[in-house]
Amino acid sequence: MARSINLAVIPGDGIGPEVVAQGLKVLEAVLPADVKVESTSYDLGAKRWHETGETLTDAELERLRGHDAILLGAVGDPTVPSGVLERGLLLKLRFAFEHYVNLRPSRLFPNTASPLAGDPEIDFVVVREGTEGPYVGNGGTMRIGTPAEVATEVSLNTAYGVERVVRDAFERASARPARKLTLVHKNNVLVHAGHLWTRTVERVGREYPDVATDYLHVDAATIFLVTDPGRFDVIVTDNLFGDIITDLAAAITGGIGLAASGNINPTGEFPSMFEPVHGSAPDIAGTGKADPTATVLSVALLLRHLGLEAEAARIEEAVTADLAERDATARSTDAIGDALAARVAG
Ligand SMILES: NC(=O)c1ccc[n+]([C@@H]2O[C@H](COP(=O)([O-])OP(=O)(O)OC[C@H]3O[C@@H](n4cnc5c(N)ncnc54)[C@H](O)[C@@H]3O)[C@@H](O)[C@H]2O)c1
Ligand SMILES: CC(C)[C@H](C(=O)O)[C@@H](O)C(=O)O
Ligand SMILES: [Mg+2]
Repeated sequence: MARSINLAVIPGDGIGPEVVAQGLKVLEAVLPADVKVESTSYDLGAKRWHETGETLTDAELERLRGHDAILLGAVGDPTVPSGVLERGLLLKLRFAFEHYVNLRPSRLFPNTASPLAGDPEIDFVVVREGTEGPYVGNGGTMRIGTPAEVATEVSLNTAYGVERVVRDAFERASARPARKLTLVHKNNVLVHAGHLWTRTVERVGREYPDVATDYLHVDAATIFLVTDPGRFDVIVTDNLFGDIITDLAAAITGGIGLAASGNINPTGEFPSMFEPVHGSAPDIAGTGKADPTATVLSVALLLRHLGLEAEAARIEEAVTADLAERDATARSTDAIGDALAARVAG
């Protein structure tokens, strides 16, 4: 049946536009003739902020709400005070559209180099809470700039917010062959939030007797991600711990240029948003060195979310094949995009 995807595209800053162009190229190439994509590009990010002082207006948020999904490159620029775009654009979207499942799969593709010794089997998914925790902006500064300055950044954890993401993680774990869920937190120190998370996992877990659960403090989790990554299947964790461990997860599975993510609103009330895990990489912007694979894999997550499973799988197969043939010869952003587009089309 013919259908069309009403896609919002936010290329953003730095390497964002470079990698998004490749993601769109592969998207166009993979779709069958009866599925059309109608893209609307939103010119948001550093340039816009310099010109107007705006990051994301309420009117734009309303327009974005009408799309089936959002593809985002990256935001953040050295000429803009740190946090302005990250909070005013990226987090505003995640919060407004209730992207409470920040889905970050980590797989070591065959023949892809990991800095870990041996040839570890790595195939886990991090379900990172996306709307609460220390990210909510619940803090402030007193006596700013003085020796007596005090700054707070209070983590917010609600029973409602924790339960909905924990339930999603259990659902994902029960659908995977290993059926294992690891809660990562720091409940030996952050006892208030940590115990809410622990009790919630225990309680919801009773409804999933076929899923084995365990618990790791986040510091110990960083050890095992390096020494024994094969022990992980589904990890559920709070917003900040999830941010940190998913950069580490990327590093052990071939690098940040391969790590994809989806900011999912599971109820479907709002559009979900797909983006590489990496940032705007100002150090390599404009050089053609950015690897667009993370964005292309994020397009696969987007297609799967929209029910186009066969097309999502074709992209992942193309990436697997491309990675298997990669050698030390560096290819440009564009060349990798062309190669992946050719594979999915052919
Ligand atoms: N989702 C997002 O939009 C997002 C995510 C992370 C950081 N940021 C922002 O991006 C800016 C830069 O942050 P950072 O330097 O901490 O993180 P970063 O992910 O942009 O870069 C970290 C390192 O990884 C490299 N790298 C990143 N993506 C790559 C790719 N596709 N191919 C090859 N190498 C790649 C960079 O060159 C850099 O050396 C900051 O403003 C930050 O706030 C945005
Ligand atoms: C830029 C920043 C707000 C963001 C986060 O911390 O979630 C980024 O690091 C990420 O991992 O997507
Ligand atoms: Mg991050």
